Amino acid sequence: MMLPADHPPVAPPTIGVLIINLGTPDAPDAPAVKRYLRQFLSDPRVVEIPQILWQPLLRGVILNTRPKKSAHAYGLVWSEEGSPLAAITRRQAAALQGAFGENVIVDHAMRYGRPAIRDRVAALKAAGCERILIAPLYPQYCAATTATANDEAFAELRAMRWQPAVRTLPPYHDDPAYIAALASSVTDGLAALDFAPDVLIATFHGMPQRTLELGDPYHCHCRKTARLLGEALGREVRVAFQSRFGRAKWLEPATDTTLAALPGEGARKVALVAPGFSADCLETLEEIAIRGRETFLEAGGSHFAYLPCLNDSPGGIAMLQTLLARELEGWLAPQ
Ligand SMILES: C=CC1=C(C)c2cc3[nH]c(cc4nc(cc5[nH]c(cc1n2)c(C)c5CCC(=O)O)C(CCC(=O)O)=C4C)c(C)c3C=C
Ligand SMILES: [Fe+2]
Ligand SMILES: [Fe+2]
Repeated sequence: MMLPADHPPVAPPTIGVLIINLGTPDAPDAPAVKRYLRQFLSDPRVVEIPQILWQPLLRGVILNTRPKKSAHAYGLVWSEEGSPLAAITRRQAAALQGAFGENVIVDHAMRYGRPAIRDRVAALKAAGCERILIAPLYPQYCAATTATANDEAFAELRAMRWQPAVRTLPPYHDDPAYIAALASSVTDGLAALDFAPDVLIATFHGMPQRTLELGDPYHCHCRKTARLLGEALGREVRVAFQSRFGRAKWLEPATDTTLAALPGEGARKVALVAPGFSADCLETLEEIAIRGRETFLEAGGSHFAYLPCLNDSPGGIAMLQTLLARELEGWLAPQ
């Protein structure tokens, strides 16, 4: 049926974009880190050991030892704005607000800690969003990161009688916009150094080797990102995996053992980039930029540089805008 000519214009639907990252403690102290780790490490998508076996070890040992050590590490990178991961994710959402038109609300959430995914999905619905794009900001898909973020959003939708329509951001490990943003950021970062690195390492968060054997594409996604980045830069990019947790075998080579071995192989100048992290965090700022540097210099290295993540840099935000706008296609078109 045609609308009569004098019918008032139909308002475009309100749309929500929820960018999501992993999450972080509320404070750099042992009680806050304990709360955060209890939630994080109780996620069966993260630790794939039957809960009946895992929970006694988690509650009896890990949560009584790790929080103090991790709180100290958080203290080394904490800023006036709080945890770097929280501050950068907040700034990313603020920078994207308004980028897709007045009817699109951009919000952010964390899988563990706050702001909670379930609360923000409910808030977007309460704000009138009829459509929501769930956007876990992990370039490489991993069930322990991407899938669990989506699960949590869907858990909130499950409780709704009248659900909004939903889309999820696919992995973007090989997206030309992401590779170009990375290459440009690395090129600028290298040009600003006062030395030319012998080796450039792309360090990715690790995961258990078993996860790869069970079919998770994360390892392949990481390797493809590094290959495409190397092609874009016209130089070799070595891959390594960091942040090993627990006693099981994790993806190799490990970043720390690679850094310790390089000087002995004649590579005394190194630069690292962490393409799997959309925001700098404990794992990049403390584990790599502080401890990684110490490991490398103690092993005989002479020059070390850690190149920051894309964060809320103009190039990083433009890349996110491109990816998100693509997923909003059709939703943004005039109704
Ligand atoms: C970017 C991808 C990530 C994957 C894959 C991942 C897997 C994974 N992580 C752990 C255990 C820990 N990770 C921790 C911190 C942490 N992990 C990621 C990202 C990925 N993790 C980020 C962005 C952060 C930083 C959070 C911050 O607050 O800055 C920690 C907590 C810190 C600590 O105590 O060391 C743990 C523990 C496992 C077991 C896992 C695999 C499946
Ligand atoms: Fe992690
Ligand atoms: Fe770590």
